[in-house]
Amino acid sequence: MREDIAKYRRMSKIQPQSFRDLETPPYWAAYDSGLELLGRQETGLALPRLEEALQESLSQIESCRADCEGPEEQQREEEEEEGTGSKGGLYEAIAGHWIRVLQCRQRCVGDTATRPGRMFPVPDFLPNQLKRLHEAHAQVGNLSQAMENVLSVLLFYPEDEAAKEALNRYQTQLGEPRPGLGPREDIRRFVFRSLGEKRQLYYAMEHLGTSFKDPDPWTPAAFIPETLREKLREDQEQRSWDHEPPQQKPLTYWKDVLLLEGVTLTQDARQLNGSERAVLDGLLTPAECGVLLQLAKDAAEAGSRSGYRGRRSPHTPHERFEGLTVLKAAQLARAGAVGTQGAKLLLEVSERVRTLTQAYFSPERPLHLSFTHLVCRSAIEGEQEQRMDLSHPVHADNCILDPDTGECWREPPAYTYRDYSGLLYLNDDFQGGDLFFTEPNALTVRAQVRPRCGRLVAFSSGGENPHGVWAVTRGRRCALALWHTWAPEHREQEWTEAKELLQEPEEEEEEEEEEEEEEKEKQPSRDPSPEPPSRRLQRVQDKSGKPPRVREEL
Ligand SMILES: O=C(O)CCC(=O)C(=O)O
Ligand SMILES: [Fe+2]
Repeated sequence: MREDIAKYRRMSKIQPQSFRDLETPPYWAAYDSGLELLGRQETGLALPRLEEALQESLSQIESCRADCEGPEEQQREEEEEEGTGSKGGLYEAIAGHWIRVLQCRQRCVGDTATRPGRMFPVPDFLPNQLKRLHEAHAQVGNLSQAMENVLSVLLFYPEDEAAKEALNRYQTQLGEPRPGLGPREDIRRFVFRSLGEKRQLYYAMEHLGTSFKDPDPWTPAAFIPETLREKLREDQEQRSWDHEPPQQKPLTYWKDVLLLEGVTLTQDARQLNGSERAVLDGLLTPAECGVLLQLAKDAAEAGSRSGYRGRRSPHTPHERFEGLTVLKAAQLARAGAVGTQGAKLLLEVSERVRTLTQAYFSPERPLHLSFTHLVCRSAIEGEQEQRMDLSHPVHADNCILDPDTGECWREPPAYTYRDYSGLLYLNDDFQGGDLFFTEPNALTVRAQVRPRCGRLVAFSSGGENPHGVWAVTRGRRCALALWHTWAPEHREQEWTEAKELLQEPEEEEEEEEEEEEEEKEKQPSRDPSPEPPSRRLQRVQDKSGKPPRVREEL
């Protein structure tokens, strides 16, 4: 059915308005158009649609909950009258009734988050909507609303680092404290009520032996009785090993899973005329692209201050080329030359890409990041006339391509351990620079992809995916290039080092604060002036005992 509809849509004389969707509830329409407008960076227009989607999702949940005492429950009562239900006294019947009502109410979030005709709910439907809302509000300068929404995210995930950082940012931008600002009332009520129900359901599970499958990943561990925690964990592990045979998931499955955080599958291998390749959109919000672009810019400036000028590209004399590794980003952040937020986001995003790439191409076998590189290519002005070459000549990522025979030799100097490649684009405000896939002859173009913020092109790194980049003839094109490997020994060490480096300041600050507290207690008259940042940095380098190591790789 879905395929037929897609076929009709492609027919030349059919207009989009010829389709009238009688099934999709309006909140899905608002949700999709909100996401689409965000993708087109039309944040002002997206906001009312996103707000509508959230409010309508909440009312849908309400009406679903109201039905919980309706026909389903009546049917149960009839069965019991006929003697087909469970036996027991009045109290058991009351408890049974109430537990069934609560179980049904808890299912409403999942039901609401499941598109018509689909099998799986969009995970974390409400928190993700709130996340998009706070970012969008902040982007257009509605700081109070940004605060209310981010505070609402924190009701679901009080320890969410990104939300906590955003909250601090908004608070600083707002200036004086606004005592009246709190989480949204609708969300506060929702979370409070849901937690109350979960508490009762877990109690019944522990003491009355009833079952409850918690639909939410955000339920605090403290709500789950200790005696059940171990069992639930075991059940989960058993489920994935014993009962889920490896199988090819249908496209609709991916549509749902990838909709997590607004990710959509835009083109699959068939649409890209190849075997293992895909284009996914929505991996980054415009705000996140901005942070990573700023990181690339600050790192390049820091480089030029220390004598490193964006060098000529190794692939063409008509472009400049700047590359930043995760470790270099972390070191620059520690030295205060780039923002910590950008360096942390670089790590977080690379992990996001890895998770998706593994889920999509290699669900049965773990993939590891083997190299992560933030790369910008800039056209050199005045050198673009009659330019004939490419920004990146046609190649395959893990073998040496021989266009004459169409063979690809998986041997050094190729990076033979690379199994999957990912290019996550950050911008589109440049000329040229499209990625293209060719036949093994390196000449016949089979598919072409225009970079844009948050778009990931993922593909297997072998000879089945020869690719290149058209000349960048104006502006600066930035992308995060990532390679994944099945071989754990080729896992990117620098990723872990960067992570540690970025974590240390926080831990140190805590330690220092504790030390300071102790000191203060001993000598109350101590000079309160803060310690210069250089000392802190020095200590960390001493601790690791290693000189900073920077790797350059293409
Ligand atoms: O930036 C791109 O789109 C492609 C780059 C590439 O193919 C590579 O670095 O191997
Ligand atoms: Fe490549």
